[in-house]
Formats: sequence, structure tokens, C-alpha cells
Amino acid sequence: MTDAATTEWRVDRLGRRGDGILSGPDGRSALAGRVLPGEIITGTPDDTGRVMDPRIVTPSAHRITPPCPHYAQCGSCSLMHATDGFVAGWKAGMVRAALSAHGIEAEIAGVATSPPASRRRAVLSGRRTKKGARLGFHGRASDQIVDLGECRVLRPAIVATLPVLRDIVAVGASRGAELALTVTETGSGLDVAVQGGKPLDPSTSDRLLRLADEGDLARLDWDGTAFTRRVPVLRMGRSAVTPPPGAFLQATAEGEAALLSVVRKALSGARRIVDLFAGCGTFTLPLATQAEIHAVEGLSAPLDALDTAWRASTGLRRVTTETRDLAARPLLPDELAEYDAAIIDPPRSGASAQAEQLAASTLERVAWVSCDPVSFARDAATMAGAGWRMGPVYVVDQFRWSPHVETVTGFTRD
Ligand SMILES: C[S@@+](CC[C@H](N)C(=O)[O-])C[C@H]1O[C@@H](n2cnc3c(N)ncnc32)[C@H](O)[C@@H]1O
Repeated sequence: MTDAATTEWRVDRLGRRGDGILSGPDGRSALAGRVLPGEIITGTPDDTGRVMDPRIVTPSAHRITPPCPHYAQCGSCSLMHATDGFVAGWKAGMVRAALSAHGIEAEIAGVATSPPASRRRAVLSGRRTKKGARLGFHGRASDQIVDLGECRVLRPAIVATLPVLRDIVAVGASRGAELALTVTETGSGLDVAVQGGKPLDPSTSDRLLRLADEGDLARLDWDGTAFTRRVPVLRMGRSAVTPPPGAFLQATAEGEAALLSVVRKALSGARRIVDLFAGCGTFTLPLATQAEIHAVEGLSAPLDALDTAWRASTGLRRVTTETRDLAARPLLPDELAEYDAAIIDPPRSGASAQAEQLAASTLERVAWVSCDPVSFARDAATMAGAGWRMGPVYVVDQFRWSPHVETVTGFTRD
């Protein structure tokens, strides 16, 4: 063993991606995955300054045995070696720190962590091999695919279908190409959207259809060509939505319910709501029992699905839709004046342009859902600077064991 390999490092804290930030001898610093604050480790940093296989000398009291056999290789989870309590506290701390960097003191009202085996939507990678195919998530800091036999995160119906999905990759991937498979569990079975497949000829189509039968898939979409055995259906409030292939969906049903419950409370009594970045209607359709809603979103396909579902539902108030790029053309204060409240649920980059217009509007309330604490804190600062008060922030952990952090809160005028 070399001296370098026995060098002791102390884990000071975890950074945004869940990596340990280490301090070592002579003031040197390095990174290591799969460690916890306060631990003493040994190992040698590679050229990028990362200790790839740290040996734990003094473990944290929060360290546990990871429950998944793929954890050492798989890049999908990175906090499975920590207790749920530690992860919840760390995620709440990330949100607090991001807001505090903008001078906002946040009250974190709670952390709702989705249970194991609850992820109903995942993007898997697949590649043909000499013997068949590999299917799973990418490895840690690697473009190699970890071939999943099991998974503690995904819904059991998805895990049970991995062998058929692997066969689909073996049949439909060109040599050397990597397929992206967006797999969603819907009320009528799995909805699988494949991107990057080889062109369909009659023989490949026939074999794929047979595999769709064998896996009892609701729908298999092949780069835009759909084989529909049953129409995929997602329940949103009183409505049944058939999403476009590969559509965005909140990752777990539990996470969606937690977000919706805070949004509902933040907007209770509102009669005219604008839903910004509305997707297929996760918030629009349930809230349409109480309010008229205008749903705005950049893609037309999810809005068409939302509109069709609304038209087929009974007992809902009026829902209108608008396809619009909210980064280039945010709704302006005179347009927002038609509503008394807004929901906003932007992508990870946040909504800086729309935040400025919301801040300057005469709306009374805004429910804000976010999947990135840093962009959220920037946008929250825009709201705070215009006199809006942020309510308690709820952390919703739909991506358990990953460093991903989601939040939901309400803003009111001071
Ligand atoms: C986090 S998802 C939320 C969707 C929906 N609220 C839900 O809960 O299912 C963000 C949505 O923003 C849409 N989006 C991304 N960039 C956009 C833009 N520049 N303008 C409008 N919509 C955009 C995406 O298509 C996606 O539907």
C-alpha cells in the first residue's frame, strides 16, 4: 500500500451532487462519493481530484448497509448508504442554504420522502451486446450501463418487465447505439417510449409487437411510431389523461399527492387560476373542481392530452390551454390581471423571465413548485424583492437516494 493510499481525509460536508468534500493533509482538498460528513476515510485522489474507492476508517452514525446489490456500480442512487433521517435533513439543508444565499430565511415545514419501489417513471438506457443487451442506469461517473437485475427505486411492475425491455433493446438497437427508454407505469399498464432505435422494418416491427405482448405493455412507442395494445391512462383528479409518449409526469404518485396538497392549500378559494408550465394537467385537472384554469405550457402534445381529458370529464369548471414558450414570452402583468392566483412548476433552470412578471403582477397568490433549489432561490429572491412573502417550504423527495431536491411553497403579498 502506498503512502497516498493510506492518507487520511476528513469528510467536511456533502456538496450539491451528494459528493463528500474532503479535507486532507497540508490543507489539500478532494471529493469522494458514498461518504458522509464527519467520516474519516483513506484513499488516493485520481487526476480529477476524486477518491473513487474510499476506505471508511471512522464511519458516521448515519451510515447504513445499502439495500441494493447494484449500489456500488449504479449511478442512479448516491445516498443509499445513509439513513432516511440524514438524507431528509441534508435535503432540507440544501434548500435552506440556497435561499439563505439570497438573504431569504426559510421555514422548512417538512420533508415528504416517497417510499422505496415507488418511482413510476424512469428513463433507462439500453445497448445491444454480443450476448444480448444491457439495460439500466449509467454507472457512477461512467457511460457504461449497469445491467439491472433488480432496483429498490422503481415500481415492482417496471422491475418485473426489465427482462422483456432488455429483449426489446436486443431486437431494436443498432450495433453501438444507445437507446433511451422512458418507462411509465399507467393505470392500464406500462407505457414505453423508445428513442434512438433502428428503423422499423416488417420483421423488427413484428418481433417488437410480440415482445410488447409478452410484457403486456399498454403502449410501445418507437421513435414516434406507436404500437398501442391498450390506451395508457393516468388519473388526474376526476380526469383520465392519455399522455403523449415519454411525457413528463411527477416521478411518484406519493410525491405528486404531496405537491398537490400544498398547492391546493396555497390557492384555496381562488376562482381563476393560471397554471404555468402545466404539462398534462397534474395541477390543472384536480384544481378544476374549484376554479377556472388557464393552462400554459411550451409543448402542444401534453396540452392536447389535458384538453381531451377535461372535455371527457364531468363536474369541472372551464379549462383553457395555450402553447407558449414562457422563457421567451412570459405572461405579462396585464395578462396575469385576469387571474387571482397562479401555479408555477418550471423545469430545472427555473423561470427567471416569468418570475419577474409574476413579481410585478397584481395576483394575490402564487403556488411555486420547483425541482432545483438554486434556480428556485434565485426566482424566490425576485418575488421577495417585489414585496412577496414566502410561506413555509415543503421538501418533496420523489427521487429518494438521489441528490435531487424538489420543493413547493406559496407566495402571498405582504
Ligand atoms: C417540471 S415539468 C411540470 C409539468 C406539470 N406541471 C406537472 O406537474 O406534470 C415542466 C414543464 O415545463 C415545460 N416547459 C419547459 N420549458 C418551457 C418553456 N420555455 N415554456 C413553457 N413550458 C416549458 C415542460 O414541457 C414541462 O411540461
